[in-house]
Amino acid sequence: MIRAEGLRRTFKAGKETIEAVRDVTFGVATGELLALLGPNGAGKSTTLRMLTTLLPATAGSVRIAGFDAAREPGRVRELIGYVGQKNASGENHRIRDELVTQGRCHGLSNGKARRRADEVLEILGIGDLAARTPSTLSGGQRRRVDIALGLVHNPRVLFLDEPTTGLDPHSRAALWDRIQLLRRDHGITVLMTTHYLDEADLVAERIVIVDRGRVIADGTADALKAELAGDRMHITASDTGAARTAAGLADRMPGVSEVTAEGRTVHVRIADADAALPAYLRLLDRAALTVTRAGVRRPSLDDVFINLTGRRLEESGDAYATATMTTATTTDEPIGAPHA
Ligand SMILES: Nc1ncnc2c1ncn2[C@@H]1O[C@H](COP(=O)(O)OP(=O)(O)OP(=O)(O)O)[C@@H](O)[C@H]1O
Repeated sequence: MIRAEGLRRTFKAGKETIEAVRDVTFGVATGELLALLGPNGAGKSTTLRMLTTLLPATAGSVRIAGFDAAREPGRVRELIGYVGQKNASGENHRIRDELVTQGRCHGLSNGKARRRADEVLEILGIGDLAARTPSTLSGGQRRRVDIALGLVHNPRVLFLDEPTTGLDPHSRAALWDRIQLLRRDHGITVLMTTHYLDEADLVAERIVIVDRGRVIADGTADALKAELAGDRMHITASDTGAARTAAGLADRMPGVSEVTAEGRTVHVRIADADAALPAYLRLLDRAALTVTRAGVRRPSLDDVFINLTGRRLEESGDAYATATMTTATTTDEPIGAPHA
């Protein structure tokens, strides 16, 4: 449904040339939910803006349902909905009026625009907010209104730029329930950017990790974690000497890719740690080593990112969470808004 091929985008800032997106290639299948994950400044929003025809690419191509975004932007815009980082609705317009106006801008008759407004209010579970103005809504309610605005023209693909940034966990979960319903009942394809690792892990069928303008990983959360991070087991020995001996024994176990000893604790990266830990403990017991603690840790997407880049993704994400709530962007309207 979505195909980005060798996408590049540079910006001029004074004498400096900023390579925001250097080489981005990926596809999204019909009905799939893909998360574009990456730290602050990785090029996620710039990629999204190129995919949604809001920004021309310096090089490369975008196809949506077979239509080329550069040659047929009008056709692409008919097929997609875009929800930017900032709230899209006017502060003092009633929600339903705003949706009807949006429908009229898409060429719907008055009656059809009203019916469609009621439909999207129902889809997003915000029918009771129809007569309210955005200025009276909570953050989570406003995000649902934004998504409703992006759905008025019945798009087949929905692009969501940081849809849950700034929302509390309850509002995030409620919003995701709605998006999943939308996918189940309407078969819509969703591409979202996020810096919430847990969210990408939980809701996305596939994750594309971008860093410094390049795709550095592409796969399901499980596959990325298994291939690029691996399980970990750890034991705490009675003293540092015993820990060193335990580390030496771990090194010889099959499936081990990394062993580190820190004081009395030994960390072992190993395939299928659940099965490996009992075998390791038997080995330590035979060597008459006393173990005071033992455990297994599943890798996180952060482990994947650290393995790929040597940096933590979550730290930059936290800093970014504050930034996005206070920074205005220029492309916040759903595609198809009168001035989009
Ligand atoms: N209009 C612009 N002019 C100059 N530089 C830009 C412009 N837009 C983006 N950039 C730069 O391009 C790089 C990628 O920015 P982009 O907004 O795509 O990153 P991002 O991954 O979406 O980051 P964030 O998570 O902070 O939104 C950054 O270095 C940014 O400063």
